[in-house]
Amino acid sequence: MCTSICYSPSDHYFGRNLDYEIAYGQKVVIVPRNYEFEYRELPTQKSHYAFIGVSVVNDDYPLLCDAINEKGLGIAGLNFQGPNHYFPKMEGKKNITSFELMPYLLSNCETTDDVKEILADASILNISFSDNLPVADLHWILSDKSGKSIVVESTKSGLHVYDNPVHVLTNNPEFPDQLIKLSDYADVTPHNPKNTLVPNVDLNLYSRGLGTHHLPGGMDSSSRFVKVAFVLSHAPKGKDEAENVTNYFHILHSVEQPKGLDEVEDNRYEYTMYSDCMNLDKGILYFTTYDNNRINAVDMHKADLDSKDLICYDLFKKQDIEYMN
Ligand SMILES: C[C@H](CCC(=O)NCCS(=O)(=O)O)[C@H]1CC[C@H]2[C@@H]3CC[C@@H]4C[C@H](O)CC[C@]4(C)[C@H]3C[C@H](O)[C@]12C
Repeated sequence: MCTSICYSPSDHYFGRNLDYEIAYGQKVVIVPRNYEFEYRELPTQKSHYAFIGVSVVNDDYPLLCDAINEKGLGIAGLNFQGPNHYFPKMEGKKNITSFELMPYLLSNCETTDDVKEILADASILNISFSDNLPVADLHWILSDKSGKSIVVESTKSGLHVYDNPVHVLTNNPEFPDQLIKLSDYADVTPHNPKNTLVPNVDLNLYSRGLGTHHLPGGMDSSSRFVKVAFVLSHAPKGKDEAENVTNYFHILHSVEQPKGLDEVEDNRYEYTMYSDCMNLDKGILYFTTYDNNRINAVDMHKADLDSKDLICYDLFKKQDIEYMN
Protein backbone atom coordinates (compact mmCIF):
# COMPACT_ATOMS: atom_id res chain seq x y z
CA MET A 1 0.00 0.00 0.00
CA CYS A 2 1.06 3.53 -0.37
CA THR A 3 -0.30 6.90 0.58
CA SER A 4 0.33 10.19 -1.18
CA ILE A 5 -0.69 13.74 -0.18
CA CYS A 6 -0.33 17.36 -1.15
CA TYR A 7 -0.29 19.76 1.85
CA SER A 8 -0.59 23.45 1.00
CA PRO A 9 -0.14 25.74 4.02
CA SER A 10 1.59 28.42 1.86
CA ASP A 11 4.20 26.59 -0.20
CA HIS A 12 2.99 23.23 -1.50
CA TYR A 13 4.40 19.98 -0.15
CA PHE A 14 3.91 16.80 -2.17
CA GLY A 15 5.02 13.24 -1.58
CA ARG A 16 4.18 9.79 -0.33
CA ASN A 17 4.71 6.85 1.94
CA LEU A 18 6.09 3.94 -0.05
CA ASP A 19 4.74 0.81 1.59
CA TYR A 20 5.96 -2.52 0.28
CA GLU A 21 7.90 -5.63 1.21
CA ILE A 22 10.55 -5.55 -1.53
CA ALA A 23 13.23 -2.86 -1.65
CA TYR A 24 14.20 -2.04 -5.21
CA GLY A 25 17.30 -0.10 -4.20
CA GLN A 26 15.70 3.31 -4.57
CA LYS A 27 17.85 6.45 -4.45
CA VAL A 28 17.18 10.15 -4.41
CA VAL A 29 17.83 11.13 -8.02
CA ILE A 30 18.12 14.47 -9.81
CA VAL A 31 17.42 14.25 -13.54
CA PRO A 32 19.06 17.36 -15.05
CA ARG A 33 17.79 19.23 -18.12
CA ASN A 34 20.14 17.66 -20.65
CA TYR A 35 19.76 14.03 -19.68
CA GLU A 36 18.47 12.51 -22.91
CA PHE A 37 15.20 10.57 -22.91
CA GLU A 38 14.55 7.99 -25.60
CA TYR A 39 10.91 6.94 -25.49
CA ARG A 40 9.52 3.70 -26.94
CA GLU A 41 6.90 5.36 -29.16
CA LEU A 42 7.54 9.10 -28.84
CA PRO A 43 10.29 11.34 -30.23
CA THR A 44 13.57 11.47 -28.31
CA GLN A 45 14.01 14.48 -26.02
CA LYS A 46 17.48 15.93 -25.68
CA SER A 47 16.47 18.55 -23.15
CA HIS A 48 13.51 19.15 -20.85
CA TYR A 49 12.61 20.47 -17.39
CA ALA A 50 14.84 19.15 -14.60
CA PHE A 51 13.35 17.03 -11.84
CA ILE A 52 14.13 15.42 -8.49
CA GLY A 53 12.57 12.37 -6.91
CA VAL A 54 12.96 8.86 -5.61
CA SER A 55 13.91 6.38 -8.27
CA VAL A 56 15.33 2.99 -9.11
CA VAL A 57 18.21 3.46 -11.54
CA ASN A 58 18.45 0.66 -14.09
CA ASP A 59 20.98 0.87 -16.93
CA ASP A 60 21.37 4.58 -16.19
CA TYR A 61 17.60 5.07 -16.67
CA PRO A 62 15.50 6.64 -13.88
CA LEU A 63 12.54 4.37 -13.06
CA LEU A 64 10.73 6.93 -10.94
CA CYS A 65 8.50 6.18 -7.97
CA ASP A 66 7.68 9.86 -7.26
CA ALA A 67 9.21 13.16 -8.29
CA ILE A 68 8.68 16.90 -8.85
CA ASN A 69 10.03 19.18 -11.55
CA GLU A 70 11.56 22.65 -11.45
CA LYS A 71 8.21 24.18 -12.46
CA GLY A 72 6.44 22.85 -9.37
CA LEU A 73 4.60 19.83 -10.77
CA GLY A 74 4.67 16.64 -8.68
CA ILE A 75 3.72 13.06 -9.54
CA ALA A 76 3.66 9.78 -7.62
CA GLY A 77 2.83 6.25 -8.79
CA LEU A 78 0.86 3.99 -6.43
CA ASN A 79 -0.12 0.35 -6.82
CA PHE A 80 -3.42 -0.21 -8.60
CA GLN A 81 -3.51 -3.96 -9.16
CA GLY A 82 -6.93 -5.21 -10.20
CA PRO A 83 -8.75 -2.30 -11.84
CA ASN A 84 -5.59 -1.35 -13.73
CA HIS A 85 -5.39 -2.06 -17.47
CA TYR A 86 -2.76 -0.86 -19.97
CA PHE A 87 -3.21 -1.13 -23.72
CA PRO A 88 -1.43 -2.40 -26.83
CA LYS A 89 -0.16 0.27 -29.22
CA MET A 90 -3.02 2.44 -30.47
CA GLU A 91 -2.78 4.23 -33.82
CA GLY A 92 -3.51 7.95 -33.63
CA LYS A 93 -2.65 8.22 -29.90
CA LYS A 94 0.43 9.15 -27.90
CA ASN A 95 1.53 5.74 -26.65
CA ILE A 96 3.34 6.17 -23.35
CA THR A 97 4.58 3.15 -21.36
CA SER A 98 3.77 3.17 -17.65
CA PHE A 99 7.44 3.67 -16.69
CA GLU A 100 7.72 6.62 -19.12
CA LEU A 101 4.63 8.46 -17.89
CA MET A 102 6.33 10.17 -14.93
CA PRO A 103 9.47 11.34 -16.78
CA TYR A 104 7.42 12.35 -19.83
CA LEU A 105 4.97 14.51 -17.88
CA LEU A 106 7.67 16.06 -15.68
CA SER A 107 9.78 16.83 -18.74
CA ASN A 108 6.98 18.64 -20.54
CA CYS A 109 4.34 20.00 -18.15
CA GLU A 110 4.22 22.88 -15.69
CA THR A 111 0.75 22.35 -14.27
CA THR A 112 -1.98 19.75 -13.88
CA ASP A 113 -3.88 21.60 -16.64
CA ASP A 114 -0.94 20.90 -19.01
CA VAL A 115 -1.11 17.26 -17.95
CA LYS A 116 -4.82 17.09 -18.82
CA GLU A 117 -4.07 18.53 -22.23
CA ILE A 118 -1.19 16.13 -22.96
CA LEU A 119 -3.18 13.11 -21.81
CA ALA A 120 -6.29 13.99 -23.83
CA ASP A 121 -5.00 11.86 -26.74
CA ALA A 122 -2.75 9.45 -24.84
CA SER A 123 -2.86 5.77 -24.04
CA ILE A 124 -0.72 3.82 -21.56
CA LEU A 125 1.27 1.20 -23.43
CA ASN A 126 1.55 -2.29 -21.98
CA ILE A 127 5.33 -2.81 -22.32
CA SER A 128 7.85 -3.57 -19.58
CA PHE A 129 11.14 -1.73 -19.18
CA SER A 130 13.08 -4.96 -19.60
CA ASP A 131 12.50 -8.72 -19.51
CA ASN A 132 13.55 -8.98 -15.89
CA LEU A 133 11.23 -6.22 -14.62
CA PRO A 134 7.45 -6.64 -14.37
CA VAL A 135 5.04 -4.03 -15.69
CA ALA A 136 3.99 -2.17 -12.55
CA ASP A 137 0.21 -1.72 -12.19
CA LEU A 138 -0.01 1.90 -11.08
CA HIS A 139 -2.30 4.87 -10.85
CA TRP A 140 -0.92 8.36 -10.35
CA ILE A 141 -1.57 11.48 -8.31
CA LEU A 142 -0.29 14.81 -9.61
CA SER A 143 -0.24 18.17 -7.84
CA ASP A 144 1.05 21.57 -8.86
CA LYS A 145 2.10 24.72 -7.08
CA SER A 146 -1.25 26.39 -7.70
CA GLY A 147 -2.58 23.78 -5.25
CA LYS A 148 -4.56 21.63 -7.70
CA SER A 149 -4.41 17.83 -7.65
CA ILE A 150 -5.57 15.23 -10.16
CA VAL A 151 -5.58 11.43 -10.42
CA VAL A 152 -4.78 9.43 -13.56
CA GLU A 153 -6.10 5.87 -13.93
CA SER A 154 -5.94 3.51 -16.88
CA THR A 155 -8.68 0.85 -16.72
CA LYS A 156 -10.47 -1.38 -19.25
CA SER A 157 -12.72 1.57 -20.10
CA GLY A 158 -9.72 3.77 -21.03
CA LEU A 159 -7.57 6.53 -19.58
CA HIS A 160 -9.28 8.65 -16.92
CA VAL A 161 -8.18 11.94 -15.39
CA TYR A 162 -10.08 13.03 -12.26
CA ASP A 163 -9.90 16.24 -10.27
CA ASN A 164 -8.82 15.41 -6.73
CA PRO A 165 -10.42 17.81 -4.24
CA VAL A 166 -9.03 16.00 -1.18
CA HIS A 167 -5.40 15.93 -2.40
CA VAL A 168 -4.75 12.35 -1.25
CA LEU A 169 -4.42 8.97 -2.95
CA THR A 170 -3.91 5.41 -1.71
CA ASN A 171 -4.55 2.21 -3.67
CA ASN A 172 -7.74 0.37 -4.72
CA PRO A 173 -10.60 0.77 -5.47
CA GLU A 174 -10.90 3.26 -8.32
CA PHE A 175 -10.62 6.90 -7.26
CA PRO A 176 -14.32 7.85 -7.68
CA ASP A 177 -15.23 4.97 -5.32
CA GLN A 178 -12.70 6.14 -2.74
CA LEU A 179 -14.31 9.58 -2.80
CA ILE A 180 -17.82 8.13 -2.34
CA LYS A 181 -16.70 6.21 0.76
CA LEU A 182 -15.70 9.45 2.46
CA SER A 183 -19.41 10.14 3.02
CA ASP A 184 -19.56 7.26 5.47
CA TYR A 185 -17.30 9.30 7.77
CA ALA A 186 -18.69 12.77 7.07
CA ASP A 187 -19.39 13.40 10.78
CA VAL A 188 -15.87 12.63 12.03
CA THR A 189 -14.65 15.78 13.78
CA PRO A 190 -11.77 17.17 15.85
CA HIS A 191 -14.37 18.58 18.30
CA ASN A 192 -15.74 16.60 21.18
CA PRO A 193 -19.16 15.43 20.01
CA LYS A 194 -22.49 16.75 21.19
CA ASN A 195 -24.66 14.02 22.66
CA THR A 196 -27.44 13.58 20.09
CA LEU A 197 -27.78 9.89 20.91
CA VAL A 198 -29.71 10.21 24.19
CA PRO A 199 -30.01 13.99 24.57
CA ASN A 200 -31.92 13.84 27.83
CA VAL A 201 -29.22 11.76 29.53
CA ASP A 202 -26.13 13.48 30.87
CA LEU A 203 -23.46 11.33 29.19
CA ASN A 204 -20.04 11.26 30.75
CA LEU A 205 -17.89 11.93 27.68
CA TYR A 206 -15.09 9.88 29.24
CA SER A 207 -12.33 10.84 26.81
CA ARG A 208 -10.97 13.64 24.67
CA GLY A 209 -11.04 12.94 20.96
CA LEU A 210 -14.41 11.16 20.87
CA GLY A 211 -15.26 13.02 17.66
CA THR A 212 -12.71 10.78 15.92
CA HIS A 213 -13.99 7.56 17.48
CA HIS A 214 -15.23 6.24 14.13
CA LEU A 215 -12.16 7.19 12.14
CA PRO A 216 -10.74 4.04 10.48
CA GLY A 217 -7.30 2.94 11.62
CA GLY A 218 -6.63 -0.10 9.42
CA MET A 219 -3.67 -0.65 7.11
CA ASP A 220 -6.00 -1.23 4.14
CA SER A 221 -6.24 1.23 1.35
CA SER A 222 -9.69 2.74 2.06
CA SER A 223 -8.95 3.12 5.78
CA ARG A 224 -5.77 5.05 4.98
CA PHE A 225 -7.61 7.14 2.39
CA VAL A 226 -10.24 8.28 4.91
CA LYS A 227 -7.80 8.78 7.77
CA VAL A 228 -5.24 10.80 5.84
CA ALA A 229 -7.93 12.91 4.14
CA PHE A 230 -9.17 13.86 7.64
CA VAL A 231 -5.71 14.51 9.07
CA LEU A 232 -4.66 16.58 6.04
CA SER A 233 -7.78 18.71 5.94
CA HIS A 234 -7.40 19.67 9.63
CA ALA A 235 -3.63 20.19 9.58
CA PRO A 236 -2.50 23.60 10.88
CA LYS A 237 -0.35 25.97 8.84
CA GLY A 238 3.22 26.30 10.09
CA LYS A 239 4.96 29.68 10.29
CA ASP A 240 8.10 28.63 8.42
CA GLU A 241 9.60 25.86 6.29
CA ALA A 242 10.75 23.70 9.22
CA GLU A 243 7.32 23.82 10.85
CA ASN A 244 5.55 23.00 7.59
CA VAL A 245 7.87 20.08 6.82
CA THR A 246 7.30 18.85 10.39
CA ASN A 247 3.51 19.11 10.00
CA TYR A 248 3.72 17.35 6.65
CA PHE A 249 5.54 14.33 8.07
CA HIS A 250 3.08 14.08 10.96
CA ILE A 251 0.25 13.89 8.43
CA LEU A 252 1.89 11.13 6.38
CA HIS A 253 3.20 9.26 9.40
CA SER A 254 -0.38 9.11 10.75
CA VAL A 255 -0.97 6.38 8.14
CA GLU A 256 2.46 4.75 8.08
CA GLN A 257 2.70 0.99 8.36
CA PRO A 258 4.93 -0.38 11.12
CA LYS A 259 6.50 -3.79 10.44
CA GLY A 260 4.44 -6.81 11.43
CA LEU A 261 0.88 -5.63 10.76
CA ASP A 262 0.27 -6.22 7.06
CA GLU A 263 1.13 -9.80 6.09
CA VAL A 264 1.33 -10.24 2.32
CA GLU A 265 2.48 -13.87 2.42
CA ASP A 266 3.60 -16.24 5.20
CA ASN A 267 5.80 -14.22 7.50
CA ARG A 268 6.41 -11.45 4.99
CA TYR A 269 5.13 -8.00 5.83
CA GLU A 270 4.59 -4.80 3.94
CA TYR A 271 5.79 -1.68 5.82
CA THR A 272 6.54 1.98 5.15
CA MET A 273 9.99 1.92 3.57
CA TYR A 274 10.30 5.67 3.11
CA SER A 275 8.26 8.87 3.30
CA ASP A 276 9.15 11.91 1.25
CA CYS A 277 8.09 15.55 1.20
CA MET A 278 8.92 17.60 -1.87
CA ASN A 279 8.49 21.36 -1.73
CA LEU A 280 6.94 22.19 -5.13
CA ASP A 281 7.84 25.87 -4.83
CA LYS A 282 11.47 25.42 -3.74
CA GLY A 283 12.55 22.13 -5.36
CA ILE A 284 13.71 20.55 -2.10
CA LEU A 285 13.14 16.86 -1.34
CA TYR A 286 12.97 15.87 2.36
CA PHE A 287 12.76 12.26 3.46
CA THR A 288 12.61 9.83 6.36
CA THR A 289 12.99 6.05 6.08
CA TYR A 290 11.87 3.11 8.20
CA ASP A 291 15.30 2.84 9.81
CA ASN A 292 16.10 6.54 9.96
CA ASN A 293 13.62 8.98 11.52
CA ARG A 294 15.85 11.98 10.95
CA ILE A 295 14.63 14.36 8.23
CA ASN A 296 17.22 14.44 5.42
CA ALA A 297 17.08 16.87 2.48
CA VAL A 298 18.36 17.34 -1.06
CA ASP A 299 17.90 20.69 -2.82
CA MET A 300 17.75 20.32 -6.61
CA HIS A 301 18.84 23.92 -7.13
CA LYS A 302 22.19 23.22 -5.46
CA ALA A 303 23.01 20.71 -8.22
CA ASP A 304 24.12 21.46 -11.80
CA LEU A 305 20.72 21.29 -13.48
CA ASP A 306 22.22 21.79 -16.95
CA SER A 307 24.20 18.58 -16.74
CA LYS A 308 23.55 15.44 -18.85
CA ASP A 309 24.09 12.91 -16.11
CA LEU A 310 21.88 11.61 -13.33
CA ILE A 311 22.88 12.76 -9.85
CA CYS A 312 22.18 10.18 -7.10
CA TYR A 313 22.08 10.28 -3.29
CA ASP A 314 21.59 7.43 -0.81
CA LEU A 315 18.06 7.04 0.53
CA PHE A 316 18.22 4.09 2.91
CA LYS A 317 20.33 4.98 5.94
CA LYS A 318 21.01 3.73 9.45
CA GLN A 319 19.19 5.08 12.50
CA ASP A 320 20.76 8.23 13.84
CA ILE A 321 20.30 8.60 17.60
CA GLU A 322 21.72 11.55 19.48
CA TYR A 323 22.94 10.06 22.77
CA MET A 324 22.73 12.85 25.33
CA ASN A 325 24.92 11.37 28.06
C1 LIG B 1 5.74 -1.16 -5.08
C2 LIG B 1 5.43 0.32 -5.33
C3 LIG B 1 4.00 0.61 -4.97
C4 LIG B 1 3.79 0.45 -3.50
C5 LIG B 1 2.37 0.15 -3.26
O1 LIG B 1 1.46 0.86 -3.68
N1 LIG B 1 2.15 -0.96 -2.59
C6 LIG B 1 0.82 -1.40 -2.33
C7 LIG B 1 0.72 -2.86 -2.51
S1 LIG B 1 -0.95 -3.29 -2.72
O2 LIG B 1 -1.71 -2.19 -3.27
O3 LIG B 1 -1.41 -3.66 -1.37
O4 LIG B 1 -0.91 -4.45 -3.63
C8 LIG B 1 5.64 0.73 -6.79
C9 LIG B 1 5.47 2.25 -6.93
C10 LIG B 1 6.36 2.68 -8.10
C11 LIG B 1 6.87 1.36 -8.67
C12 LIG B 1 8.15 1.39 -9.52
C13 LIG B 1 7.92 2.33 -10.71
C14 LIG B 1 9.15 2.30 -11.66
C15 LIG B 1 9.44 0.88 -12.14
C16 LIG B 1 8.37 0.40 -13.11
C17 LIG B 1 8.69 -0.98 -13.64
O5 LIG B 1 7.63 -1.39 -14.46
C18 LIG B 1 8.83 -1.97 -12.48
C19 LIG B 1 9.88 -1.52 -11.52
C20 LIG B 1 9.64 -0.09 -10.97
C21 LIG B 1 10.93 0.30 -10.24
C22 LIG B 1 8.42 -0.04 -10.04
C23 LIG B 1 8.57 -1.00 -8.83
C24 LIG B 1 7.31 -0.95 -7.92
O6 LIG B 1 6.20 -1.45 -8.62
C25 LIG B 1 7.02 0.48 -7.44
C26 LIG B 1 8.15 0.88 -6.50
